[in-house]
Amino acid sequence: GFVSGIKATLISDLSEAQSFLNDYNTMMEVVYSKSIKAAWAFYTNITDHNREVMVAEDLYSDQVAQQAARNASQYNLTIMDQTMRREFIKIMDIGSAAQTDPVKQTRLKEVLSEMETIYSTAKVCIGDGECLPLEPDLTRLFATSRDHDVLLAAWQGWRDASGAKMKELYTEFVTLSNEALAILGHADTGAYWRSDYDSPEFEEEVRVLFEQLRPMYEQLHAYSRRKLMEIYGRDKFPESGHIPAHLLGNMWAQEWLNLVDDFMPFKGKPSMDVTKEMVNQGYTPLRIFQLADDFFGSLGMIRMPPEFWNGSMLEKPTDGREVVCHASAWDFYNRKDFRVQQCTDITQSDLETVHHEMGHVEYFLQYKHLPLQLRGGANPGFHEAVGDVISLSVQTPEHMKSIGLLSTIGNDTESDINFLMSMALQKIAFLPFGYLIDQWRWSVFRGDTSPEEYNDHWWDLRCRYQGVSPPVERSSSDFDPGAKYHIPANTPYIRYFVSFVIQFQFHKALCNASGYTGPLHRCDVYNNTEAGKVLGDMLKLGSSKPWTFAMQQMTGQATMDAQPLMEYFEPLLEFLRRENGNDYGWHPHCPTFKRSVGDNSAFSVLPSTISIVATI
Ligand SMILES: C[C@H](N[C@H](C(=O)O)[C@@H]1CCCN1C(=O)[C@@H](N)CC(=O)O)C(=O)N1CCC[C@H]1C(=O)O
Ligand SMILES: [Zn+2]
Repeated sequence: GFVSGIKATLISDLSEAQSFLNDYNTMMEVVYSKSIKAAWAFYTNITDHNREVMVAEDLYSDQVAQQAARNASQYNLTIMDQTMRREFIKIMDIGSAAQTDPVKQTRLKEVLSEMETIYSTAKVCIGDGECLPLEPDLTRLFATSRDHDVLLAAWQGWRDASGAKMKELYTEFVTLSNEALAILGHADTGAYWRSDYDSPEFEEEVRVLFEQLRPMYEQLHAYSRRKLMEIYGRDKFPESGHIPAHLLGNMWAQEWLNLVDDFMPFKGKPSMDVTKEMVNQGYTPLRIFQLADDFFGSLGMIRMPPEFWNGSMLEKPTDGREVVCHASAWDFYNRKDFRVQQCTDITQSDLETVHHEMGHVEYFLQYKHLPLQLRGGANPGFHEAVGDVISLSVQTPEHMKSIGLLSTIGNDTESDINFLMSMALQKIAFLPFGYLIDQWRWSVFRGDTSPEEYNDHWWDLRCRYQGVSPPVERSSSDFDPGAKYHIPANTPYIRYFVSFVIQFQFHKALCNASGYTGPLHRCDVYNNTEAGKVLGDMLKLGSSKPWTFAMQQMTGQATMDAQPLMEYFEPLLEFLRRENGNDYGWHPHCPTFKRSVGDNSAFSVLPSTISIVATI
């Protein structure tokens, strides 16, 4: 019949299919590495010329990818083994490169590169005509200032200089991106992104994980709110229980490590913030990268190659050129060039980021032998977790002492709680933020949130899940999502929420493999090659197998599981529950701003009947 007739035209010769794959890999390594080199030139020197070259190279590689996808569709997948079929499916699923209308395809790339430029060159001009970039100036200001009004000016100024300037561009991007993906049959951009997790129930799976972890976050939020009230005065906080977004030591309130000294539960113990010690010891960006490289070497894993040290940009250039300072890791897909771009500052926060970025490069190195289409994380959350797992060992007091960044390690319970607090301010604080970004974006891509609602829906999610509210009234001309790198950069975000859960599963697996039997939060796998083998063997799989296979191989179970994260922080949760008693939670809706003249508190008082204990 007609259908079997079509089947007959499919190529059912496996050796032909294999030679197609060989030719594809040889060709696409050349095409992709050329396109990525053009992107690198733009990211490390933002000029109109470099942007035009990058767009042109990207258009070309899209066309080659389209042709390869058409050729791949001639082959009969039903006779292939799972891995070969996986490769063909990935070759055909080219994402937004599917757009064949050159005007629309060019416009999509121009809109994206324009938003990246706005974000990466945005500055906040304060009083005396001085204009501050995000890195290092505004980042340092948020880390060190406890001046409410200075923080408020920087918070509002950054949003005016970045997000507010790209609302129309983002609206146009959403339409162009959804159109391109519809060509491949994807319902919308969010559906395409979620397909990386091989599960139709993925949204539900992450919602369940978030609900499991929410009580722990509520306890940390309550403790933090009380500590901040001591610093800024209760009148700066709305009756609704929210924490104003500019007071958490970070431009997006996404992690609160900079407040560790203010939040330390037991004073009189050594500070957990090693930034000062790093500066005192004359740390340089290069030395921080060498420290991370040494850890991978100690596990028997692959050290950074010469091309990494020669090609990377490890600190902000001083020759006046504009660069993308948001740190990133680069695979040039030629099995030779692997780089990091980072405007590294000498802080503990950047010590973490260096490990995070080098974790990506370690993954690149471990799977570089695989065919091009299988050089990816088992799922995107895996890629985000690698460096963070190493960092969980590096940050232990024992390891910090062994590298000379901590003088004494208290083994008493109080010091242990202090250490757990410093980890919670990075890992627990992040969870609702990691969860809500793509709740917002998925709803935008599927059309549930219109451009008029962009900003209101963003703050609804921030108030509901993060218990963080805007310190000043927002208007519909604001576009606060655009003030966070991953929105203009169009990088999915749920991968970080997944990573913050699974990295504790990985940490537990490595600690078990190393024979460690103590409490999970004090485990340091440095120098342990058994742990290195377990991690390396998982990384070598790349995306050649379903992520559940990689998870099973490494941890003995095939699912994401919040239990290791809960186990790690169990001692702190007890402390927080004792400290907080009934004083925790916030109203799910944002506080409203009173318009009446002369009232001293900018927030209205919600009807007392509404309990502020968080409602699920
Ligand atoms: C600092 C880090 N920069 C990202 C990352 O490293 O993931 C960069 C920018 C976007 C993607 N990216 C890459 O480097 C990819 N090429 C990696 C890959 O190959 O998949 C980042 O954004 N982080 C770290 C913790 C939370 C989050 C944040 O800071 O909000
Ligand atoms: Zn990452």
